[in-house]
Formats: sequence, C-alpha cells, structure tokens
Amino acid sequence: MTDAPTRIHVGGSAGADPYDVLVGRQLLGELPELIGHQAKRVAVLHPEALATTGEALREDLAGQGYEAIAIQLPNAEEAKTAEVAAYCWKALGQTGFTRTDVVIGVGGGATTDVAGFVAATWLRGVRWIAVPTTVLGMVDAAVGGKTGINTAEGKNLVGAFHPPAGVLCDLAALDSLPVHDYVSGLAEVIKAGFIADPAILDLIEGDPEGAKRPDGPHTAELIERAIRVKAEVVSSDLKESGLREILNYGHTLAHAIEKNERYNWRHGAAVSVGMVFAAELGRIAGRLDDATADRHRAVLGSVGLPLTYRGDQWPKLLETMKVDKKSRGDLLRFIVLDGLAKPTVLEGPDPAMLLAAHAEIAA
Ligand SMILES: NC(=O)c1ccc[n+]([C@@H]2O[C@H](COP(=O)([O-])OP(=O)(O)OC[C@H]3O[C@@H](n4cnc5c(N)ncnc54)[C@H](O)[C@@H]3O)[C@@H](O)[C@H]2O)c1
Ligand SMILES: O=C(O)C(=O)C[C@@H](O)[C@H](O)[C@H](O)COP(=O)(O)O
Ligand SMILES: [Zn+2]
Repeated sequence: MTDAPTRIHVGGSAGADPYDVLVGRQLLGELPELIGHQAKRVAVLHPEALATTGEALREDLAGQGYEAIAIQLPNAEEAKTAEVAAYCWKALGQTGFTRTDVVIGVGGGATTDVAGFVAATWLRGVRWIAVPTTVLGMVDAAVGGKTGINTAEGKNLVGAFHPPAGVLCDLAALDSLPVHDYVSGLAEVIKAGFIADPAILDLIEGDPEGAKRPDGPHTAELIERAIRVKAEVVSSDLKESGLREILNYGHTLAHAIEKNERYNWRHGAAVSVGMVFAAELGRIAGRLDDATADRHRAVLGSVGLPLTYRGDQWPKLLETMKVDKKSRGDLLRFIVLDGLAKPTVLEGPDPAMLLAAHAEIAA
C-alpha cells in the first residue's frame, strides 16, 4: 500500500491552464491521464545520470502503446544550451512529433528547464509533464512554467513561460541524489521560508542534520511547504508582472556568481550566498532588522550551504547583474526583506550600499 499523494493545485494565470503538483511515491501511474488520450508519441528527456530511469520509463510507455523515444541530455547546467535544445528539436522532428504529442522531463531543474523550453518552442508549444528528481526541481524549478536555457552572456537569458500539464514529485527519487545536490536544493526551500513561510526555517533550525537527508523526519513537510509557497505565487502571477519577483530573492547576485564560475557552482549554492547578500543589503538600506539578517547565515550555514564568495570578483559580478531580468534600463532592482516574510523591491540602490553589502559576503 502506498499513501495517497499530496496534491497541490496551481491555478491558471495569464490564460494558462491550471494543473496539480503531486508529492508522494510511485506516481508514474498518473502519467497516462496527464499525457491525455490524443498523444501518439512521447519523448522522455533525462540527464545522463538518470539513463536507467529514463530508459525504463521509455520502455514502460512503449509497452502502453505510445511511440516513445528517450533523449539523453548532459548532466546539470551543460544541458541548458542552444545546442542541446537544437539536438532535441532534431530528435522530435525525426520522430514526427505533432502538436498532440507530449514531452516528459525527468531530472533536476536543469533538465526540466530544457524539457519545458523544448516543449514551449516545438511547433510553438506542445504539452509537457515534469517529473523532478532533485529537491530543487520539486520545490521550485518544475513548478511555475519558467523554462529556458543560458547564453554566453548569462543565465536563463532565453526562455518562455510554458507551464507543465502536471508535476510528479516522487520522493523515492531523492534517495540516489548526492548530498551536495540535496543540500543545494535546501537553499530554495530556505528561500521560501524567508519570503513567505517561516515555519520552514523553524523546522530546519530544529534539526539541520535531518533536513539534509531524504529520510529526515520533516522531508515531505519541507518539500510540500516550499511547493505551496511557489504554487500560490505563480497562481496569481505566471508572467512575473509583479508578485512573482519575490521568488527571485537572492538570485540577482546568484546568477552572476554562477556565470562567473562557468556553472561549476550549483544554483542553490549560489542562491545561498545571494540571499546573505540580499539580507545585508536589506539591513544596510534600513529595511531589515538585525535578527532576521543574522538568521540567514545561521540557517544556511547550519545545513552546510556557502555564505561567502571570492572578494576580488565584484566588478565582474556587478556588470553581469546589470542584465538581470528584473533590471529596467539602467536601473538595478533587488528583492530584499522589510522583515521576515515581507519581501519587497529595492530599486536603484546607491553603489556604496551595494559595495558595503558585498563586503559582508567577500571571502
Ligand atoms: N524554472 C524555474 O523556475 C527554476 C527554479 C529554480 C531553479 N531552476 C534551475 O534549476 C537548475 C538547478 O537544478 P538542480 O539543482 O535540480 O540541479 P541539476 O538539474 O543540475 O541536477 C544536479 C545533478 O544531479 C543529477 N541528478 C538529478 N536527479 C538525480 C537523482 N535523483 N539521483 C542522482 N542524480 C541526479 C543531475 O543529472 C545533475 O548532474 C538551474 O539551472 C536553475 O537555474 C529553475
Ligand atoms: O520561479 C521564479 O520566478 C523564480 O525566480 C524562481 C527561481 O528560483 C529560479 O531560479 C528561476 O529560474 C529564476 O528565474 P530568472 O527569471 O531570474 O532567470
Ligand atoms: Zn532559483
């Protein structure tokens, strides 16, 4: 017997269809309904690390009568390129993929970002299903319909808003995740705690070691709480015309660090440093109280996430931050906190303020 999965609803916004995020175990039985009765072909996009899982899923779907192909992507950020997207388009073209056929992305956030982007662009948009296999993928990347790839100039610079038809979070997938990747995903869980649901912070602070393990006492609750934060936000603002920007807490600097490190840092690790920076910026701007600012270092550090970054890189980081998607013209914009769970936008901060916040994270 498997317990019934938790079902978290994501409302339709900006004309997009609503869908559900399921969290539980043995969820693949949900796929046929999500694929729908019109599809003849399905493409399973998976990273190299999940070759066995991807092929098993392809075989299972072929056994159900679909013309099923598996497309293997490079691991992690190496998949988020125009070349990899083009490789996928070629495979879909050669399979005769039509508008009623379905893409399934099985993997971490990098894989589901590419799978969603390929689905968004193939024939100007086909149905897709996300099967996230990392903490980060479950709580953030697979939910909300932001899809995309990187360019030489920066992170996620090309993409589309294209929500999935459903998201299946099978907690058993987390058992094989390296601890480094598990912990990286906790950064987005902690982000959800600071911007909207402080109970997340209490749970992690109460048992940081348990929070780092898939068999920890609060694993399902932490994942579900973070998904609920994301689901609520994107349900009302799919296309980031306002509220959705709060999900970018810590990301302005994080994306610059990722690019500077040629994507050898995990996204979550960079977001961790980015949140410490944003907390310091909030404090220096007179918005954030000392206790909440200090709490960032304490909780992120308690699970082993990084809190500092090379101090000699600031000019390059600043340059990259200018092409952040929240920028408007020459105006840099940051998400900061006015207090715990009170995110807001800080527009055009004085360069001296940015430098002072940077001094607090400079290694
Ligand atoms: N679209 C969004 O809203 C959104 C939100 C947050 C992050 N993201 C993106 O997500 C990406 C980061 O995702 P991530 O942290 O999941 O990393 P990832 O996708 O790079 O995966 C990390 C590594 O784990 C491997 N892996 C995945 N699942 C595994 C499993 N169950 N067992 C063993 N290995 C496994 C992958 O192949 C990869 O090598 C970044 O590109 C980030 O920009 C997107
Ligand atoms: O869903 C969102 O919106 C987010 O900002 C969530 C982030 O965690 C995520 O990393 C997202 O991909 C960043 O988006 P970008 O627009 O800054 O590239
Ligand atoms: Zn993120």
